[in-house]
Amino acid sequence: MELLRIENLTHMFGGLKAISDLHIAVNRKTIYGVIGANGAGKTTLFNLITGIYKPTAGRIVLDRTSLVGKPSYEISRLGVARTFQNLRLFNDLNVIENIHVGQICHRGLRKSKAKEMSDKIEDLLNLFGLEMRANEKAGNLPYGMQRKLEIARALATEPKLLLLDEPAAGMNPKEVLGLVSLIQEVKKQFSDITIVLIEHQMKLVEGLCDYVTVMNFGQAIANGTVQEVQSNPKVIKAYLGEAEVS
Ligand SMILES: Nc1ncnc2c1ncn2[C@@H]1O[C@H](COP(=O)(O)OP(=O)(O)OP(=O)(O)O)[C@@H](O)[C@H]1O
Repeated sequence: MELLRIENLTHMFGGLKAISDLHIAVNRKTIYGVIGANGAGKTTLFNLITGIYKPTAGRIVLDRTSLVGKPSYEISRLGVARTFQNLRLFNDLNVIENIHVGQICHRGLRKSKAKEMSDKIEDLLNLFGLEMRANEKAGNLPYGMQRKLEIARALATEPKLLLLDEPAAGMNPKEVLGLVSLIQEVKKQFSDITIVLIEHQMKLVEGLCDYVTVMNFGQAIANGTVQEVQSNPKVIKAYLGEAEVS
């Protein structure tokens, strides 16, 4: 049932405890939300899962394999893909090339698979509504499309676990609703995928997440469904604000 298990995770930046004794268990094929105020430790958590940082203490286990100490490329090959809060596309490559980089990371350059790979790129272009922009440089796309392209590139690595860091950042309410439908469609088409997302926009969290962890100063202060955590007094005090839940 469980895909990702995080136990006793702690991470220090010098004297600052960015993550403090964190426990999270993410079941397969679910969408799991990580929410919390600025500086709560959410992006640090993604950086620890993806091997950008090595934790000060604790365990991160994907499918019974420990990720701690493994380099990022190996963690990617084990099935973890991510997007970034601040977009990190290859701006001078076009849309197809950006997606192709994701495929190469996963499978390498294989001539025998060229047709299969280009079919998959086409499927991703259609799913993300990028087919008309396929040959455009990523850096020239409108912001919302750049965000979608990052998700498409991550999916091209055929991940078991997709980590989305504030996928709705900078989007207007209509775009957020579009993104909710899109992520639901991703979930339908990639039926084995498990998604963990960091988000500030409660509309997106409410619309998508089966389960959430609320973080505050590096600690998990509540776990549960969105409804459960919204009525948790610690969460109300630390993050949501009383007005939002009344
Ligand atoms: N590379 C770093 N060096 C030193 N301190 C860092 C570093 N990265 C993050 N921090 C600090 O660690 C804490 C957690 O930061 P983090 O970026 O994980 O929070 P966050 O929950 O993702 O916040 P936001 O919602 O603003 O992205 C913050 O106090 C931040 O200033």
